[in-house]
Amino acid sequence: MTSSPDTTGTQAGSASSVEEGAPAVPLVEVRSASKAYGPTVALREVSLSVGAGEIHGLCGQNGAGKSTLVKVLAGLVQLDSGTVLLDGRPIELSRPLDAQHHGIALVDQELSVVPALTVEENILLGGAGRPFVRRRAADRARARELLERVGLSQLSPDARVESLSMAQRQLVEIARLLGREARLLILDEPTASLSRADSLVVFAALRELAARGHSVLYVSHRLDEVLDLCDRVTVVRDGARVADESATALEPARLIELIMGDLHRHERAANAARSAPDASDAVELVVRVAQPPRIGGVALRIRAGSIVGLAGQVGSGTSELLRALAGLEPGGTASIELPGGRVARPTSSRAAQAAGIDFVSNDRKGEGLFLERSVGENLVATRLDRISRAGIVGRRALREVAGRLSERVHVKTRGLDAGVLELSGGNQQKVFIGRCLERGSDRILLLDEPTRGVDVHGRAEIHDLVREAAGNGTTVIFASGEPDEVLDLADVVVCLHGGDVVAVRRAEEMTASDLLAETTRGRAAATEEPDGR
Ligand SMILES: Nc1ncnc2c1ncn2[C@@H]1O[C@H](COP(=O)(O)OP(=O)(O)OP(=O)(O)O)[C@@H](O)[C@H]1O
Repeated sequence: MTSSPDTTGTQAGSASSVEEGAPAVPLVEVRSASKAYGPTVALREVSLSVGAGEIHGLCGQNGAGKSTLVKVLAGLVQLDSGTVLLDGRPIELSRPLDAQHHGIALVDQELSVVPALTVEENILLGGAGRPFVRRRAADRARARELLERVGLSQLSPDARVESLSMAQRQLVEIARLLGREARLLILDEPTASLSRADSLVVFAALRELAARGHSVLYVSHRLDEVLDLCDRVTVVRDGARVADESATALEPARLIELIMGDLHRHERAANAARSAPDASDAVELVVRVAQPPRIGGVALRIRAGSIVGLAGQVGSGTSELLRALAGLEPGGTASIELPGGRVARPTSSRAAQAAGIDFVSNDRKGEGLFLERSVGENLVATRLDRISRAGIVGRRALREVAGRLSERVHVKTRGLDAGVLELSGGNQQKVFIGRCLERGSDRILLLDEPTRGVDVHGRAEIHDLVREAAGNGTTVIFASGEPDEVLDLADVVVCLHGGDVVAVRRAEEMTASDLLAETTRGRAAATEEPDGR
């Protein structure tokens, strides 16, 4: 492990020279950090230490305090008490610029690269101390050098960012931060919108950067990735640190136990307990979607009350298929032939809702939650007609329904009146899902990445709720980029590639590697469900 980033002489001073036998000074250390938001304690005397050249994982349930800790390091949130040290010396992080000066860089989930600009323009954008007059040759050389450091030496600096894959965009963002002398890179759920292949590209670049002495703080709910990538892992639970362990010695089951405490449950058991819908009383729906050029003609025969998992890499058309069914793809021709000969044509989101189709988007902030409203209001937002009399919504009825839903999805909140923006990301997702529950049977529930940003326990809970909805007659179609999630939750798996259905299989007949092979190979196959479905 090196102790000083190899940055061709551009780094600020570092803790490079460690005397033989003396303990290495961590690059960044947080000591006894505490932070409360009003009555909510987000951090309780948490400590964290990241060595130079170390990839350090940060894990914890939704609401455990990870983002708060990250925001402290990024200068976005101030501690109530505690210290942050860099190279063993206390530093002030009162604003984002302080973090930048100290070489601490947050790689944002919503990347700050500008799609319409070129790679070089993005990399050199807003760099501190840039001369006013552009020095073309020097800029070009600098851009190339930074691209090389993130494994993108083949990429033209003139390429527009909008033409790049998500992984390449993420790496361009990292190159930009390296250009600002970043020593600690903080990544918060970086693979949430990446395919597996893209994730591996980013991991390779991170390992290379660590080998050159940069440090990485890696926040993720994807525990296999954490164990695969990280050297050490810190686990926080209810705002307190419960572990700081070497990742190599850590078993997955032990990590889950550390994260969940006593709450740990085994999900596959829950799935096994759910009996698949009985073939004898099969009621079928036929789903047809054409949305050229992104989706060819898809025709699926689906048993009512079953759970259909759409699997595919980014760009395979899984999201577009769901959105077409939700009436959100203009010009799309989606139809659902319902039992009894009725045909639903979701030409708009209103038409979809009228036909009994609920949609949980993968963009909960942009398309789901009413961000300025409370948790309670968000939970009941789509059922106001059912709890109002003559157009007047009774406060008691509202609280009763919201309270029940909040309990069912186990939202961690100080109360129904709390603003939904106060919730951690995973808890916001639970509110979003909770809103689509208990809407009556014979409905169709569409979920795009239902557990994105949700911890293992919350994920199991959301899966249980989905199974329960299916058990009550709701037909569920969901998309997920995680093979394990598709196989855990679905009865039937539909694999898409390049906008076409390439395989339809029962989940119990598939392994994760079958699924990966189908979704990456893209070979032609039947489009109807297997025997009798
Ligand atoms: N701006 C805020 N106002 C009030 N409470 C907040 C605010 N931000 C976070 N909290 C609360 O602080 C606690 C820790 O939240 P934090 O976002 O750090 O959790 P997290 O571990 O990042 O969760 P997730 O995995 O869901 O993103 C939660 O109880 C959350 O509701």
